[in-house]
Amino acid sequence: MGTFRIEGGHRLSGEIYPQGAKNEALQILCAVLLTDEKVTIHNIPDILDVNKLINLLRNLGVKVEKIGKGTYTFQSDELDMDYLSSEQFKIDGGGLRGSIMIVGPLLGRFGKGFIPKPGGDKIGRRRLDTHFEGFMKLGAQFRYNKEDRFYGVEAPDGLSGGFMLLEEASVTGTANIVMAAVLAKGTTTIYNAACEPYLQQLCKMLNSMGAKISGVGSNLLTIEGVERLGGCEHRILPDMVEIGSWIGLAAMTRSEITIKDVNWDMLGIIPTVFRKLGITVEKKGDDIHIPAHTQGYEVQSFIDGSIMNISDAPWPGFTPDLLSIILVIATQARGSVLIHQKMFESRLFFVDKLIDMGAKIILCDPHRATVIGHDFKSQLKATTMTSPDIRAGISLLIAALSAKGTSTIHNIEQIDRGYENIEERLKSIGAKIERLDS
Ligand SMILES: CC(=O)N[C@H]1[C@@H](OP(=O)(O)OP(=O)(O)OC[C@H]2O[C@@H](n3ccc(=O)[nH]c3=O)[C@H](O)[C@@H]2O)O[C@H](CO)[C@@H](O)[C@@H]1O
Ligand SMILES: C=C(OP(=O)(O)O)C(=O)O
Repeated sequence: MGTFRIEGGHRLSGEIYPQGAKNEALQILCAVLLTDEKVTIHNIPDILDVNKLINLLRNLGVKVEKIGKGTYTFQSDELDMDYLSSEQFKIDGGGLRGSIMIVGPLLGRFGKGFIPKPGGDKIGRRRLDTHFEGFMKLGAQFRYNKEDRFYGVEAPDGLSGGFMLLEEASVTGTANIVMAAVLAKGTTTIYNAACEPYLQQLCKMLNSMGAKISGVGSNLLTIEGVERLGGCEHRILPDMVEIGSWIGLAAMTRSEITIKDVNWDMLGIIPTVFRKLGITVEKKGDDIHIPAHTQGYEVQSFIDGSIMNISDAPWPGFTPDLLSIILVIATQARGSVLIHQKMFESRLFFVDKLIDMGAKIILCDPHRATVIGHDFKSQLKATTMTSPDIRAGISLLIAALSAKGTSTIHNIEQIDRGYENIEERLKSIGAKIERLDS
């Protein structure tokens, strides 16, 4: 178990470049399975989850070549389908959430796809019904081995398009179904599709490979199946969750930070939500500039004067992956705010660590927490903590950087899942952070 030691209370300053988006990369990497031609991908983040998926693809027989920082080529022309019934596959596939998205492309191209119960954050129930119901609507047969917790879909005669209304706008579920449907016979219509920038990017990539997807960016996708897909070149967007994390870091440490090349047009409602906490988010070209909040920041209230409530929702709503960060920066705001995590039931439990540090938070139930901000009149106090999940981990790291004294965070592999070379990048803007050998 890795550990960070953090000396808090220092102002940071400078520029930080966001890495490529983790959750886009996981979709895009799975899409390389859809063609036997070479696919080149740029801006792949060097993070644990992505490296695990690249390793899985390699074990499946994909030819992987790193040709520069963040740039790889992939060629899936000689896959080893026996790997899918190996013990190694159970380990590789169970190691991250994103591995679930190999099923759609394998089903679409080879008529069968398998996956052990995928890993990822333990943040509540994470069911896969949407994925498999979608595959079944395309004509696949589904089986689930309860003992091994192993999922399988098969369509020996190929897939056929049709209409489907998803029960929920699942991000990885939509990506999986789209990747199966691009090679199905006829037209597939997916209503209540997720439409995150990750999905938009995936559809853009698939169209550049020869797929025929329309409605990209909306919740109604129409996919005309094609016989085969070819190679392409694709660049991954900057990570919007990382960008939000740096906005939170700047506010909480009252530092002046510029986040470079953020691709502002794809950030959706994210800047607006930070502004609701009173944080100044300035657009400078394609950069975000956060000035030093020397006078603190004040939570806005609704028009009718009622208490601010920040909650998550499927895109274009506010991503649940940034709510933990919103919660931590609210602990130093002027005013109170209700944080409502609607999607996941175990993502707010990390507040006990913040309470230990002196934050005023009432955990109302697993989904809701009321935060009464300190307005910097009282600094959080350093402590020792363990990172329960990726976004709680980064939130605790932000809290530690703002706190008085030296904190210790264990289980930082959770942070390494999604943040590239984080201590070096934080040191370059003045943070006092050290990785201790495990
Ligand atoms: C690898 C990856 O890309 N992971 C992301 C992906 O996970 P993932 O694709 O696994 O998440 P889903 O979109 O399937 O669902 C997330 C949760 O929200 C619930 N739900 C979802 C849609 C809906 O309309 N109503 C609803 O209640 C689901 O029941 C589930 O508990 O999307 C999540 C939601 O943005 C993010 O937190 C994860 O970081
Ligand atoms: C929950 C997340 O990741 P995963 O779905 O991979 O567990 C996340 O990125 O915040």
